[in-house]
Amino acid sequence: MAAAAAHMPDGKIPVTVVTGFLGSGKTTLVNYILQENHGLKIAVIENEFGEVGIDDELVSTSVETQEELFEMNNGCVCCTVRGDLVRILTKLTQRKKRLDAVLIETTGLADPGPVAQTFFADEDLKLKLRLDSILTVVDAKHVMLHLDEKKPEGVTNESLEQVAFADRILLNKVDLVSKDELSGVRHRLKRINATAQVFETERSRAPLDKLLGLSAFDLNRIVDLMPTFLDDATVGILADGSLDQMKLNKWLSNLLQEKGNDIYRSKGVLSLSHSTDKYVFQGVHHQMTFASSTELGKPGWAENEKRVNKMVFIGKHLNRQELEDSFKACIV
Ligand SMILES: Nc1nc2c(ncn2[C@@H]2O[C@H](COP(=O)(O)OP(=O)(O)OP(=O)(O)O)[C@@H](O)[C@H]2O)c(=O)[nH]1
Repeated sequence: MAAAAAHMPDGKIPVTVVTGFLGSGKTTLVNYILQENHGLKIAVIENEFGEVGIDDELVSTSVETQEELFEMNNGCVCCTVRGDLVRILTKLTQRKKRLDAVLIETTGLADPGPVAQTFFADEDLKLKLRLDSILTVVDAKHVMLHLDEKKPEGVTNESLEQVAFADRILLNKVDLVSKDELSGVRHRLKRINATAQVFETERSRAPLDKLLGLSAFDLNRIVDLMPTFLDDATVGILADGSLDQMKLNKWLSNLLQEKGNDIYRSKGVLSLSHSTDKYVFQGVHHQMTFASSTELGKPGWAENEKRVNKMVFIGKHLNRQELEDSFKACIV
């Protein structure tokens, strides 16, 4: 097969987000892509439990992450993934050997929005990676069942979102349905998403040059679907020195009290002026916890180690400058 995803003129590495309901054929697709003889260096980020049989000969990198599920007040489970995703993608872009493409396989229940947002929210990643397309795998036999499922108020129907967000749809497992059933599913998909190109497949086998490196992602369409898409952001702060514990506590509790609805997730590794411990801060909306390196059984600050504080906020309507200035005001 000819190389499907050559580098784009902008020099950015194309990223394909593979989504689809549990059991629809995502892993089958990823394995098929990795085993095809296309000569491309593709990194796969697995975002779920379970194994992918990856052939090391063909694949230069495989990064397996396990999604940490956090039960949050609003049921949002994506925020931690975003933090981890940023970390893994940053690592991938720092590799000496250049990658031709990145595939992210999301969990069957994940709404693809937050994963896609990562490529617009993080300033560094934005320069190196380009969201190429959202590829949704649909199980022709069972998709109607999932699309029809009534959810409690306020709970999204992930199948519906996955179809709505897709740039490409693999209508998979066509071997399990009749012609009539297939045409019914096609109509239904078209009603939800009129623009996505649909490929009928068995075992997720669609032509690769129709799947990778296409610049199919259409930001305007997604912003229409989800007006807050570009509001979300990640703010990372690095500050030398040590913090005054009283000031820090006051700052954090005020911040999370006032902005906790907008700050989905916060994390930090901090240096406090009265201690040689490193302090790990974890926040989820309004809730926060601190743990010292002693409590975690980890080393504290070494005698000649430079004291540096790191904070990360993931959320929406975040004012980077304001967060940075008020954080730095807590340094002694
Ligand atoms: N009959 C049939 N079975 C298929 C087809 N594609 C995949 N399968 C099977 O469906 C099952 C689920 O496929 P996976 O690729 O693991 O699905 P997945 O979306 O990764 O599933 P999760 O990891 O649970 O989200 C496996 O047993 C596959 O062999 C197809 O086109 N036809």
